[in-house]
Order: sequence, then structure tokens, then C-alpha cells
Amino acid sequence: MSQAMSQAPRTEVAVGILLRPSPDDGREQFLLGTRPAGKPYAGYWEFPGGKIEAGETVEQALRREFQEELGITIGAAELWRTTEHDYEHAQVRLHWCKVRDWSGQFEMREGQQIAWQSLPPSVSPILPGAWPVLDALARQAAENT
Ligand SMILES: Nc1nc2c([nH]c(=O)n2[C@@H]2O[C@H](COP(=O)(O)OP(=O)(O)OP(=O)(O)O)[C@@H](O)[C@H]2O)c(=O)[nH]1
Repeated sequence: MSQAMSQAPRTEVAVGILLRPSPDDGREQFLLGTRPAGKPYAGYWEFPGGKIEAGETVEQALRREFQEELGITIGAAELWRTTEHDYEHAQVRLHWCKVRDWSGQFEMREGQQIAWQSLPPSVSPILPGAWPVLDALARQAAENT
């Protein structure tokens, strides 16, 4: 059973770290949103994104997900790192991209909440698969100060 599970293909996911300078102090902030009702971990905070569909690149999937979930059109998406996480419901491989340019107005098309966050985040609970990247962002911020 465990061997069969370890051989199951991972679900490939594109995740966006949307970055802007804070209007207060210029420090970099990132966007989190809540997972919509009806999905596993509904109500948990996560970075915007979703599953990569057949034939899509990470960047194409991300562009589609931002349009579908938030109604914005993203510019360049820079692949930053890849992580893996095992849930009870899925084994995922997360492709994390930093995004600094976008156009359009935010529309919460899935009824989700969104919040611009600094480190450490003030919202909770946060999806377990997002923690390693929050830690990496914190390490990077510490190196740059
Ligand atoms: N968007 C997003 N997904 C994450 C993060 N961290 C993390 O482990 N995941 C996992 O990646 C997977 C994303 O799938 P999803 O169900 O949200 O994607 P989707 O919008 O394409 O869903 P759908 O199949 O209902 O259309 C989930 O298993 C989710 O738990 C994160 O920070 N953001």
C-alpha cells in the first residue's frame, strides 16, 4: 500500500507569490487568499494558484489561475523553487513563481478573502504546504537586511 502510494504520480501545481511594496513602509508584501468552500482545507489561507492542466507550462497555468480566481492578468512569472507536500487527499509538487507585474482589478471570483501580508503572516490557519515557502521568504528577507 505504501509502495503503491509512493509511486502514484504527484499532482503538479503552479503557485504565485504576488509581490508589491507595502504602501506603509515599502517592505515587500505578498498576497494570500482563502481556499473556497467545498475544497479540502476550505478556509485555510494559501498563495493563489492551482493544478497545472495537460499541455500547460507552469507560467501558463498560473496566468489562467490568476484570471479565473482573481480576475487579474499577470506579467512575467519567475520560477523560484519547487517543493513537495503529502496530504491525506493528494501528493503535490508545487512550482512557486514570483510575480511582480499584473494588470486589472482584483475580483474575488470564488468568494474567497484576500489579504496582503508581511512576514510573519497575520492570517491563520495557513495551508501546511505553504509553510516551507514562507520560511524561505523569511530566510531570504533576513539575508537581504
Ligand atoms: N493554490 C495553492 N495550492 C497549494 C498551496 N499549498 C499547497 O499545499 N497547495 C496544494 O496544491 C493543490 C492545489 O490544488 P487546488 O485544488 O487548489 O487547485 P485547483 O484550483 O486547480 O482545483 P480544482 O481541481 O478544484 O479546479 C491542493 O492540494 C493544495 O492543498 C498554496 O499555497 N496555494
